[in-house]
Amino acid sequence: MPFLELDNLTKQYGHLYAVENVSLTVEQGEFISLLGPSGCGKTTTLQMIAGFVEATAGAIRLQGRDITHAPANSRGLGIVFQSYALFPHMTVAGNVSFGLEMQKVSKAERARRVDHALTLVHLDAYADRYPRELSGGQRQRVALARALVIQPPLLLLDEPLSNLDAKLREAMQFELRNIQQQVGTTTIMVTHDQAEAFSVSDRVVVMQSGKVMQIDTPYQVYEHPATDFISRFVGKTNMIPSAPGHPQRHIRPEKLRLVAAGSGRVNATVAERFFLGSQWFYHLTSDLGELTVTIPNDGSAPQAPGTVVGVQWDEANMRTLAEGRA
Ligand SMILES: Nc1ncnc2c1ncn2[C@@H]1O[C@H](COP(=O)(O)OP(=O)(O)OP(=O)(O)O)[C@@H](O)[C@H]1O
Repeated sequence: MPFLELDNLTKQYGHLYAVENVSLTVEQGEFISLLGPSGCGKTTTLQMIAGFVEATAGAIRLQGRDITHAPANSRGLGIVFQSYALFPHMTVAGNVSFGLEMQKVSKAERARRVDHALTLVHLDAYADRYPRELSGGQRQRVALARALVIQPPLLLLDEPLSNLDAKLREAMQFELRNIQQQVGTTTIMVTHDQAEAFSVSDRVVVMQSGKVMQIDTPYQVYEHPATDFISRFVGKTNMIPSAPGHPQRHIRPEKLRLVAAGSGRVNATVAERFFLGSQWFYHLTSDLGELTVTIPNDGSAPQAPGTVVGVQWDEANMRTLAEGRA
């Protein structure tokens, strides 16, 4: 029996299918991300699991129990939403303790569990502060501690890091993954950020227009995207023309190498280059069309615009969109 099962879950608003026949099985302890562009139905799917939005059709089963129409507060889930604000008049400890008070947990047990949850998110020294005295990242960690302290069977995260600046966001991604691995709580996160989904998840559910397009490990989604749309949505790609009647071929920018003109598979001219710190990013023009190439900044001199170079790749890294599908 799967831990969580979405069975043809559907949400209709009038004629619009916000979510259409989404089916997914999640094992206990898994970290799953729902990834897709704005409006693809990620949040609506999560809200149906949380019980804040009523499904039009389909079923949600948690540990074998049908919770499709159960009231949100009876589901006992841990929830961290972007807009799920902390109580401003309560201390950090008070915020984390609140859910336990609602559950009538004894005072001693509450103190122990709050302490444990705050240690988990590295905020044990901040128990007596108020939310206004914390940074954005610290506040998000309080929200996470507040969700985890009730030991929910399922943790739901909706863009939990989107209010944080890029550096903090990256640090929190790793922290989120570490905390989830420590506590082992089955987690579903909504994000439109590919790097975020990849860095924390066991599996990624890619959605488009209310439908599931692919469910796979981050590696498989990146290396073997099921559709043209996914290949472009998760990172950049180069579409390589193929003979008429043959499937579309594509290759990732980091799988291309620049070599001396005449010694690659095709010659190309450097149109533009950008310095990204850890790598160089090139736009080239070639007989195959425009090519995008990323080269690690290993200290060697970059190619200047206007230079004619050769472009090389391993055929094993060339993908067709039908490839990798069972
Ligand atoms: N209450 C509502 N009434 C009518 N349409 C809605 C409602 N909520 C969502 N929708 C529509 O359903 C579709 C899916 O919305 P949803 O919020 O699930 O997308 P999302 O993938 O989470 O997008 P975002 O990343 O922008 O939050 C959108 O077209 C949206 O406009």
